[in-house]
Amino acid sequence: MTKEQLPVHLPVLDLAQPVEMSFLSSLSRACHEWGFFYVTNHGVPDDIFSTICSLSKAIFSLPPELKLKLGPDSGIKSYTPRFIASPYFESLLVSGSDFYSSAKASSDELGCEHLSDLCDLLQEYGTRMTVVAKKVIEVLLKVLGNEFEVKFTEPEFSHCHGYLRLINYASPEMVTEKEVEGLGMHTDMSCISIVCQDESGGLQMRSNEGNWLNVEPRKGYLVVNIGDLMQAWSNGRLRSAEHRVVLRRPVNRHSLAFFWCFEDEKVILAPDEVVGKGNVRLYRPFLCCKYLRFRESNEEGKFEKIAYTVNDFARVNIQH
Ligand SMILES: O=C(O)CCC(=O)C(=O)O
Ligand SMILES: [Fe+2]
Repeated sequence: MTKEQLPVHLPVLDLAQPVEMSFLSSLSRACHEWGFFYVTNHGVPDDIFSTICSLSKAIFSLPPELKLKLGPDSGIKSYTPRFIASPYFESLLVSGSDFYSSAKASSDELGCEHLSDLCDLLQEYGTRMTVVAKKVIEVLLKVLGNEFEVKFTEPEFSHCHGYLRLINYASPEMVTEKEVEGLGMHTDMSCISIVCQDESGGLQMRSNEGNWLNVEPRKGYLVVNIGDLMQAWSNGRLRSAEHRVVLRRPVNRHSLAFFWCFEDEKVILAPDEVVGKGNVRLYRPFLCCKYLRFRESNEEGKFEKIAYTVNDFARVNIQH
């Protein structure tokens, strides 16, 4: 497997414009090949991400033993400390749709009652992301053709829910190699994920040939990647991309990821029309929460090397 860095031009979905047919075909190619694209005119104010990151320092800079009150072994379970995903990665989970209350429960537990501005902003960010995610899902259904956005948005996607993960990557102290892995290769368990990374960059997607390509941060743009649930629901027509985060410079990196997921009790099964006449159904039907549990049980303690995806869980006739 080679690891060269190549520039790649991902399409940009402009949410303020009607979607043109010519754009749909380039989006379709990107979703099939990469599972990544950008979105712009998304309605999320430019400075909200940086303000959330700077306010969240009040939490991430607390002593480790205090942060452990939030998990992973406490009742709240919103905090992932370092040395689970990687030596650099720590994160705080904020559940929707009441993002405010979820964030407030964590900050109160830590004795940071003064962080109500952060909680307000997370509520605003989560609410706006929810709107973006719904629009993006409609566009993805359009990509699949046959007016599926009219047919399937409501019956299949109306009970989706979102959650946020605020991530703080510690600065690699002594970078002797060119780069270090801040978050190892994985696929997301979501339908789609929408990521905002700071200007230090480092998010990378993996090509089918095993090359790592940078997904550069671009001002005013959010990054969308397709997750495992959408890959299964679309019978593999939309690719859940393998991705990772590398830390290149001795800086503290921040990102904010929004995950849009099916409800726990949903049975995920690609509709016959999505599979298409004459095509093989690639995934057996499965209960969403069972897949999430499968991933969690396999990831425990070894998040840095995530070997399991929905292909291991539900793909029929796996070809090696
Ligand atoms: O930090 C990032 O840019 C991406 C994080 C990510 O891939 C994840 O949390 O699943
Ligand atoms: Fe991810």
